Amino acid sequence: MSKQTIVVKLGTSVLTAGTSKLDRAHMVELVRQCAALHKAGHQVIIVTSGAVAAGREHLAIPNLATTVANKQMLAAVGQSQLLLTWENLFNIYDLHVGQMLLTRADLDDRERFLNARDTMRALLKHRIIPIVNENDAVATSEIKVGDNDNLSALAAILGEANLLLLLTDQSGLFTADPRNNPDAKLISQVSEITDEIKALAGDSISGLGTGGMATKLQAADIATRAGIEVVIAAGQEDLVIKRVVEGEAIGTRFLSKKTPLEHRKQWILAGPPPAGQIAIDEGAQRAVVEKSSSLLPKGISHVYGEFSRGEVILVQDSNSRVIARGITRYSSAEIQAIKGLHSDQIEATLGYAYGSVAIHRDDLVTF
Ligand SMILES: Nc1ncnc2c1ncn2[C@@H]1O[C@H](COP(=O)(O)OP(=O)(O)O)[C@@H](O)[C@H]1O
Ligand SMILES: N[C@@H](CCC(=O)OP(=O)(O)O)C(=O)O
Repeated sequence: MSKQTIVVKLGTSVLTAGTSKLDRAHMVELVRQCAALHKAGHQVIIVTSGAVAAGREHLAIPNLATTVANKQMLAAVGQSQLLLTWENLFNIYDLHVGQMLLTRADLDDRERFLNARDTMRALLKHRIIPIVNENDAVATSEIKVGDNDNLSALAAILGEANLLLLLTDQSGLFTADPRNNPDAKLISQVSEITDEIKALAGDSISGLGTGGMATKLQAADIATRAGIEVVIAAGQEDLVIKRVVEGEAIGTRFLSKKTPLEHRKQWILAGPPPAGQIAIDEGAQRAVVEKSSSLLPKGISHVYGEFSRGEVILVQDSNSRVIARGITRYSSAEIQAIKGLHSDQIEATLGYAYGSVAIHRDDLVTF
């Protein structure tokens, strides 16, 4: 088997086995499998949840109020406990770990994204296991990725991974949430993440995890577009990491796109939060989606929110469905003034022009 880079995302549900404590016995077993893959020449990146759970366990403060500050305090205490646990376990196999605590803000401009990618590359080059989590102790909701599923897709892009393995408390994606639908069936393979597939995914109802299946599908969508295969499987399954890497049909496998987006477009898709939104007409939609053309001001019908030139915005069709994401060459106020106009009228209208297109095709990712 060729050497692969594998991101293993471990949800709180796996790391605590549904209890209020870290399940260290199980973590030992997961590390054993990762160490074996590493020894065989593969690269392993761990995306670990469980900081808040570990903080709660360590401090054991009865009746702690659920304020944001207290949750951040639990994350601050728990993250060091969590890292210490991973470090001790990987040390058994003479492996070093390196902590990368990220927030959306660390990835939202291309420079910072590339900087984080350099760190990831350096860790992998030196055969150190990156241990990634969100920087929960300081991240406010505005700058958060918000869930570790999406964070793991970003980590997979940063690490230029081949495989993203999302380990959770269910055997994969079911036709409905198996917690309240005993007849739900496991879907073993997904070749296209359609709206119908997305509609199957519910939120987390255990109270342990964040986002449930919905965020796992968002992560799968981002990663597969970047050419990374994704598997959702049960963390409790015997030898699950090894078996997935060996290609066994276990859990739900999401096939990666044959032609992955180029690196910069992967970042546009996954990195920055959108600053605003525009709506386009049907002619523009055809040009952008079917002919991969740039978006001209002529096809823009509405502008929503305030954004600056150079920010990432969402593009919706006339039915309010988001169909693309791209970097705008004009601010919201400028687009308001030039929407519906021919490109040769831009300069006369604004008194200046930054070119004939609102979003260049090189800066545009369609869905
Ligand atoms: N269609 C579905 N198939 C499987 N699980 C689902 C589905 N819809 C919702 N879920 C829920 O998603 C949960 C897993 O997500 P979550 O609780 O966030 O775990 P984790 O901590 O592993 O991220 C499952 O326990 C399940 O209740
Ligand atoms: N960053 C948080 C986990 C957030 C999260 O997405 O949790 P999960 O859904 O269990 O993967 C923590 O370490 O507690």
